[in-house]
Amino acid sequence: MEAGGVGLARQTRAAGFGTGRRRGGLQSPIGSLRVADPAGAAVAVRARGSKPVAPLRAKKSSGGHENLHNSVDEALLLKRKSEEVLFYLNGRCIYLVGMMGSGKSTVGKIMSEVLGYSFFDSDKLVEQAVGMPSVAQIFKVHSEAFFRDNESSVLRDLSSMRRLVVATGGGAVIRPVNWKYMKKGLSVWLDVPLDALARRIAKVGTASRPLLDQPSGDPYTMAFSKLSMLAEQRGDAYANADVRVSLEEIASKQGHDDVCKLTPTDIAIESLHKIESFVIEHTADNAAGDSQAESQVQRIQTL
Ligand SMILES: Nc1ncnc2c1ncn2[C@@H]1O[C@H](COP(=O)(O)OP(=O)(O)OP(=O)(O)O)[C@@H](O)[C@H]1O
Ligand SMILES: O=C(O)C1=C[C@@H](O)[C@@H](O)[C@H](O)C1
Ligand SMILES: [Mg+2]
Repeated sequence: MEAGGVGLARQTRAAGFGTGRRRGGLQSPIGSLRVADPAGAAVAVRARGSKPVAPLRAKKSSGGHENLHNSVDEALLLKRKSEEVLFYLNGRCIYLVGMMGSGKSTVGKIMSEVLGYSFFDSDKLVEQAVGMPSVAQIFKVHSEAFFRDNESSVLRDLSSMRRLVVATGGGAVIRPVNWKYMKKGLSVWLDVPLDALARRIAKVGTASRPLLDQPSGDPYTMAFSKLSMLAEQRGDAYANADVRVSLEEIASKQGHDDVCKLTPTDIAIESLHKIESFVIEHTADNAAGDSQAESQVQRIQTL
């Protein structure tokens, strides 16, 4: 399948993290300058006249003007963070991985908009490639294995492109070959507690998610028990991602007792922040980013 068939021309991938390399780290064209210390740990230094990008802070939950200010703050923070990250990304694609309902599509769209990247949902690309209106139907008429083969073809085609945010299917992580494709870009695991996933999924129903769909029973309980089973089967597969974005960690930093209080924008900001830290850290102590990705893939393949 040619993923370019959905409108994007195939592009040649430029190698590594070449642009902007300076002795001791990377020089960002905008506000902040980041350098790596001799031990390879990334430290942030502010360029003259620039304002620091504020860290995530505890939010007060009150209404009215304060909520409006919070959203404006969030939008500005998102914009500034995306400008910084764009430089470090150097056109590399972002792959979001995570369980069903973890917010890959929701957060991925926000990230693509703010980065000026194109957004693709690999489930949708498989539907288009197969010529069927839903993943549920592909599972029913063909099989899960047929779906997985097409999912791998889609990821292979996407891996030759640049400037994409890809929301992958929840099970894409289980095939080592898919990691070979995703490691051409940066992968981000949206780690959401199962209880929150089950609540989200119960709200919208399970009909579009064949692995969770049950003819009867309370939707929350059914979703929770199926998700727990899948999480156990998948073990550490999600942890192969370059970056882990834990909603529990963000909620705790912001002083929330429930991950459901986090907005998709909060999660997009944290994802960009983690991507930036990852790239800075790995550029500093590895001149050949591609060879590192290669060795990670080899490690995954031997698991
Ligand atoms: N931060 C959030 N807070 C509340 N609801 C959210 C949040 N993020 C996503 N959702 C809702 O949860 C549901 C699942 O989100 P989404 O479709 O983005 O997940 P997904 O990871 O793409 O799922 P799938 O793997 O099934 O495609 C949607 O109804 C979405 O609106
Ligand atoms: O977690 C999974 O295995 C799946 C997740 C969905 O995104 C779809 O890719 C499909 O329903 C399978
Ligand atoms: Mg999705």
